[in-house]
Amino acid sequence: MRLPDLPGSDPAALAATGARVRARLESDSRAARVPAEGFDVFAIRDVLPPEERAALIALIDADARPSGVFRAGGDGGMRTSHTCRLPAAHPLVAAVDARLAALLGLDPACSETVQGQRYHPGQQFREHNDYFAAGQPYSEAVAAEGGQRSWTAMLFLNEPEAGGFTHFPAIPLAFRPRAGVLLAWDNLDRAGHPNPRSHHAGLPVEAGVKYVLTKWFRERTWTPGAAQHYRN
Ligand SMILES: O=C(O)CCC(=O)C(=O)O
Ligand SMILES: [Fe+2]
Repeated sequence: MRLPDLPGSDPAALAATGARVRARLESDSRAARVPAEGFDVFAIRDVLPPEERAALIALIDADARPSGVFRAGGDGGMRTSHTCRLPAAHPLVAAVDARLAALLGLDPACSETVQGQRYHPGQQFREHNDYFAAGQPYSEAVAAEGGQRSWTAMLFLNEPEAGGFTHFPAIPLAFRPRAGVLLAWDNLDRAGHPNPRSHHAGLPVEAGVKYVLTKWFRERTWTPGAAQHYRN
């Protein structure tokens, strides 16, 4: 069964974007394609040096607040981590933002501001999709401010002592957090439609603290506005 496209989305263009990013990562010697049927996911090592990761962790700790999700009502314990919208103008944040976009070969104007997340023991992000579903209260609003989410770039800033794996149950695949490793995946299938095989969770941290950076790329230029209303 095919999932419906977000209003105004252009699956053919999204499929072409997916192919372009794949080709780019396949030619990057630091990137490894992770075998997964019907799903494109890469692990890229040594994306940020330890001192930059430490500085980003300090920025996350300075401005962490309970994480939100796009939903009409309360989030029902969906995402119990803390989120920090990193200051986009900070020189390190701006440099990392640009580096992640360059790594995937995507236009930085299409990317949402990078987010930091912090998970303490017991905290998690339950199974969810990063693409936007059609027919939701927020669908029209997110469509108007940049369209569908294509690729996710998620960087492990540190390693908790136990737990906190990023889990793709449909594949199945589970990635142990490894400091400096970036996971990049396409939330859409090769025809540019939402891919249920991309659903994933940040499993509960069992010991220690987990820090990640997440960056979502949109179909068109991202112009944040009305949809923020749906974020809780
Ligand atoms: O923390 C993780 O492992 C997953 C994070 C995630 O799925 C997201 O930020 O969209
Ligand atoms: Fe996610």
